[in-house]
Amino acid sequence: MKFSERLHTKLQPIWRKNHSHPFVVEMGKGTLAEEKFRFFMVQDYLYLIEYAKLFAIGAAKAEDVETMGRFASLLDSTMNEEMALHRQYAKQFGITEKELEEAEPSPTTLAYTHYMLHVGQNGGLSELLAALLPCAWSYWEIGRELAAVPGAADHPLYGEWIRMYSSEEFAQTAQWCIDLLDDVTGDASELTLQKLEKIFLNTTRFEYLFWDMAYNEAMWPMDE
Ligand SMILES: Cc1ncc(CN)c(N)n1
Repeated sequence: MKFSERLHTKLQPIWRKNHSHPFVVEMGKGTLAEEKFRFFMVQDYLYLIEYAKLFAIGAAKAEDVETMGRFASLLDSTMNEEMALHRQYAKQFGITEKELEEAEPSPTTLAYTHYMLHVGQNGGLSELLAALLPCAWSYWEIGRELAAVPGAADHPLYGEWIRMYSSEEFAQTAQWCIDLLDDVTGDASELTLQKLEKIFLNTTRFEYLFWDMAYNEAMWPMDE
């Protein structure tokens, strides 16, 4: 069994909870409160600034030129395509790019991005991929599931988001990360696979926390 299949099977219970989080479900139904989506967009922009750095680290850790080039193009598409979607939504919400970049990260955004970057900087390529994969893979799956909801992809606010994450281009990104993780773990020991599983589990859990943080618009409770 490929390592990605093992991960996907084993973590289905959490994966399902992520996909059935009210934020995701309400986006599909078009009933999600606009302020929650606005909050998500700003935090997700801050998240993506840090997430994109993982691709730069991946390029530095790549062992061949083709993989290095692929990481470089993922860095480019995250910054200039995925984040362009956020900049476009921000404009619609009357938020300038400067305000977007200078927004305050929530505790969950800080914890998630710092964990991923810690793993990416201190581990090898397989640790880095295990950390970033739930991000690419779960959004791809969520995008596809929401696109299958009648009318969801045409929603005036959430349709654009659904179309981006259910696109063929985004699917290719996720698939490339899955294939590379399978490749680099081909002859890994059971002990190594268990360590990687833990990293994948942690960022899968962070994905849930991120939806929850956005749904509750949760910043620092002691500041309120
Ligand atoms: C929190 C989070 N996770 C995943 C993705 C998809 N790149 C995202 N934009 N934001």
